Amino acid sequence: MRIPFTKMHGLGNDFVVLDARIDALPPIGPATAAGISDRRTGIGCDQLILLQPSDVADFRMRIFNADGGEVEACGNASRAVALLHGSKASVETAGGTIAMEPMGNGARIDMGTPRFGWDEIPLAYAMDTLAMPVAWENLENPCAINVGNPHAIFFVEDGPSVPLERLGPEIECDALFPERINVNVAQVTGPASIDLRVWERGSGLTRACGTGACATAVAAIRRGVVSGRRIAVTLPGGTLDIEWTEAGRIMMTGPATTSFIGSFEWTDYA
Ligand SMILES: N[C@@H](CCC[C@H](N)C(=O)O)C(=O)O
Repeated sequence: MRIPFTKMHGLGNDFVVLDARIDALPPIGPATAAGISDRRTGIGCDQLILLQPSDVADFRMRIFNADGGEVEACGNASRAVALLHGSKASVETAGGTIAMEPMGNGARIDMGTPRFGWDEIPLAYAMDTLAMPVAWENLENPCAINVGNPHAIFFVEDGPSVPLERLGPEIECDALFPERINVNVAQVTGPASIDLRVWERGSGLTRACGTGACATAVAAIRRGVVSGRRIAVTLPGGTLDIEWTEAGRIMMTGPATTSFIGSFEWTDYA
């Protein structure tokens, strides 16, 4: 059985998008998602995106990390899917319903409202999530925020010097985070600008993480380390415009790109 796919990316965070909104696909579980995502034996991507019909929104977007785990949110894929869909849409995700609007060479996404409760991140036990009393070597006092998916944000003086390849997986899998965590290392570079590197839960170092940019902008505003509510967040793959509105919603604007389209032979990856 041949399956069509679209290969897309948002600032170099890349996706295989499978569209099952009209024609259903065989069930996709962790082994299939990991198999398709494998860069040597599959198509290769940071996240596999599956579009399906929805009862509560225009359509449903399911997100699988490269390790095969299904997760709640993906900011960069949201812009890519907005581009693919081509018009405004409400989209059901496991992290909540989001609103997409294609714009220029990308999209503007209403990512919803952030959550700050320790049990909403979730953490293993109660603590202040604005400046957590924990440290991993020189990475200390992160902010924890759930923007559909869980993020820890460390503000540092010198982002590039942080050994994120080594500390990222350690923090991601720490027992403090029962659902694991995305690890963000942020350096404030101006009153409304931040440089960001992200170790993504289930995918590792990526060129960009849209939800990481949203969580980091909100953390910076709450900590008072930036002025105003609109922040330019620059990741290795480029810059996103993040606004945390007075009404409490996170608006993300940035580019998305179709790399190529193709088809592959469905395999039993189990
Ligand atoms: N690349 C994404 C985030 C994908 C999910 C994340 N790795 C998780 O496990 O929560 C983005 O652009 O937000």
